[in-house]
This record gives sequence, structure tokens and C-alpha cells, in this order.
Amino acid sequence: MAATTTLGFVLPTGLSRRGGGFRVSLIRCSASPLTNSTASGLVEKPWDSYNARLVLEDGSIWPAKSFGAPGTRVAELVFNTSLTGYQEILTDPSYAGQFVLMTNPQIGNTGVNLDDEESEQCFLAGLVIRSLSISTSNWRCTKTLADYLTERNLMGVYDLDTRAITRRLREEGSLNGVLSTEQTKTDEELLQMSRSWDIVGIDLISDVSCKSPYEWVDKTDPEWDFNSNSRDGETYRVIAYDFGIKHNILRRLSSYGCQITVVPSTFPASEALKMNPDGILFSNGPGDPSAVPYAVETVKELLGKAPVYGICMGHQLLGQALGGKTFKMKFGHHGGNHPVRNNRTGQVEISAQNHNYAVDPASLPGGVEVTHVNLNDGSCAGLSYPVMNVMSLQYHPEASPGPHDSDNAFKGFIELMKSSKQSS
Ligand SMILES: NC(=O)CC[C@H](N)C(=O)O
Repeated sequence: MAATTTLGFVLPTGLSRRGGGFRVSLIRCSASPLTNSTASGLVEKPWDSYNARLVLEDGSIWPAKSFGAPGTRVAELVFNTSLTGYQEILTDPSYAGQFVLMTNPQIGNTGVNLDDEESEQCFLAGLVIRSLSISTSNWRCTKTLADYLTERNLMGVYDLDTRAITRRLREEGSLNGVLSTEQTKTDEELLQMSRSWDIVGIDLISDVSCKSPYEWVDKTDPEWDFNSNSRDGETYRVIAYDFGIKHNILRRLSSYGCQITVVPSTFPASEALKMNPDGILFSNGPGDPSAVPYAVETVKELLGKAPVYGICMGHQLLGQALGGKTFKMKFGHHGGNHPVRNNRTGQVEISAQNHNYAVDPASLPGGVEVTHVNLNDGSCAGLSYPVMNVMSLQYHPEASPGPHDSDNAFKGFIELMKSSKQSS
């Protein structure tokens, strides 16, 4: 059933997804352990580790070592190609319901610090890596990644063949899986658990959204700001719908001169309009955009009443509110190296992305323009509907983590609000 490759890991054979299901037999896939050695021998790892398993719905079992919290969790497994920025990834609420596998083989070398949090909590289900850095060294670091995960009761595993798993996800598409440190649970039980769970059709934004409105004032630290210093001093009143908002979206808006009120995902459109906003932001957020019709309704009620800007989940909600449809992609886009073409300027931006769903451009009514295209697969990466002052991006112009090429999109939103103010 299995053959050992020259790379030292056991390559499972006989697994295939046919006719929508898997022909499953459980297959153990092991990675050769990476050793950390010095001239004097093996270095003792400075974290507690115990045995764990990742069992995927296709029947593959990946023995691992745990460096975070113990337990058993079920989620959808996605791979992220960012080289670093793992702390921003851990605190991006859009990863709720997912395990994130980092393709960069070594993670943890810069530890964690309080400034790099993208939300108050880690909402993802667990972190999957090849190797945990044995040393933590950075001037901003306040604790190790292992301590951070354990304190936040978050599972983290290492010593898996993340390259083989990534290739499997690319070939088969997204897979559900179970991470477990519980030795009493059988492989079959974990497989059953992974196969009886589904992320599609579930409202995940209501778990991550704030519970009541609040004002946001923080800006990007001027020492680090690179783009918004040239703004004209005007201020704009913005309502930001929190579907799982990342702090850096708020910091960037604030640096561009926005006075922001963040509101929960269920905040009525009528209440938002009473606040007389210059613009409305629909944020990123986790899960299936077609599972939150109430949010699409809110967006519909606000269309045409003020300039709007959608980011990621916000873009998907706008796509639906304009009459379009969303669909689940094979394995999505997660990473800091996605080329996107701006159709209006012809310029290519290298962008930060995190999404598993996309808007189907063919489903959109006339007048809606596809402004950006993901050059890896030609999928829709941005929309505009000028008659209603709508703009949206499927990716993350705020970066965190990722390149800053797309920051000008915030300027675009400011210009949209400015021209709408001037014409009213
Ligand atoms: N980052 C996001 O907003 C993610 C959007 C949506 N949940 C998706 O996976 O496609």
C-alpha cells in the first residue's frame, strides 16, 4: 500500500477521490524527524511535546508532535504560503473553523509580541508546521510561540511532512481533518469525526464579530507608516461592519483620516444610516459567504446610501448583494505572494490573501466591473459598481502579514468618499 521515497517519507498510495467521495483505507504517513544537533549531540527542545495525530477525511494519518494545547479538534485544513507573519495569521478571525498549515518549513523563530495581534483572540482551530524553531530571537519578542499557543488553549503540531500534505490539498482540494493528542481515540473514530463535519453552510461570523459598537482610534505607528502621510487632512466618518475584522484594516483607515465606529455583524442598516456616515466598510470574516443571508440583506439596504468598501468576506457579501453568486474554490488562496492585476491600470500587485470562496463574475449583472484578477488562476479579485460608489477587494490591502503593494486601495476609498461628499 505504501512506498518509501528517496526523501525519507512514506508516500501513501491508493487514495483517490472518485465520484465525489473517497475510497478510504487508513494510511499512516510519516515524515523523517528533523534533528537539531550541535557538536556535542542533540539539543533538548525547550518545550513540552507529546504525540499527536492529524487524521484527514481521505483516510491519511499524519503522526506528529504537539507543542501547544492538548485535545481533539475538527476543522478544515488549509495551507498558507507566507514565509512569516504567523502571529498575524493566528489572530486573523477569518481562519475560524480552519487548521492552518504553514508551507515555510520552520516557524517560531521570532516568537510573539503584543503589537502584532490582528484581533483579541486566536479563532483558528490549530497550527500545523514542519519544524518549530529551537531558538526564539527578536527584539520585540515577549514569549515563545509554544507558550503562546498553550496559554491560549490552541493546538499546534510539528514534525509532519507539510510538503506532502500541501501537495495532497492541491490535488484533492480542501480536506477536513482532526488534530488529536488523545491516544485513547482510535484512528477510525477520528476519521469518522472528520467525515461527519462540514464548514460549508455554517454562519461563522456571528461567533467572531464584536457584540456592541465601539470607536476605533489607533493609527499605524508613524515610524512605520509609508503611504498615508501625504493625506490632505480631511476627516471621514466611517462605519465598519465587523464580520471578523483585522485590526490593521482599522489602523490603515484611521491613518488615512477616518473616524471609525465598528459595529457588530447584525447591526441594523437603519441604525447605521442614522449615524450619517461618509462611507461604510464591510470587513473580512470567516466561513461560507452564502451562509449569512442576513449580512447580505444589510449590505443591500446600505447600497447607494453611502460609498462602500468591501474586503474579502465584505467583497463576497457585496457580490451577492449586487445579484451575484459565490462558490467554494478548490483549495483557496492563503499567503503573502499572490499576484493580482489591476485591470484599470494594468499594474500587478503582490498581495496578501486568505479566502476559500470567490465571487463568480459570470453571475454578476451588467454594470458591475471586475477591477482586479488573481493571476494565478484568473479568479475575480476586485469589483466596482460606480453608480452606487461600490468598491471591493477579495484580498487583504492592509497586509499584516504581507506586502504593502495594495495599500493604495485605502486611498481609493478616501477618494470615493471625498467625491461623494463634494457632489452631495
Ligand atoms: N479573509 C476573509 O474574509 C475570508 C472570506 C471567506 N470566509 C473565505 O474563506 O473565502
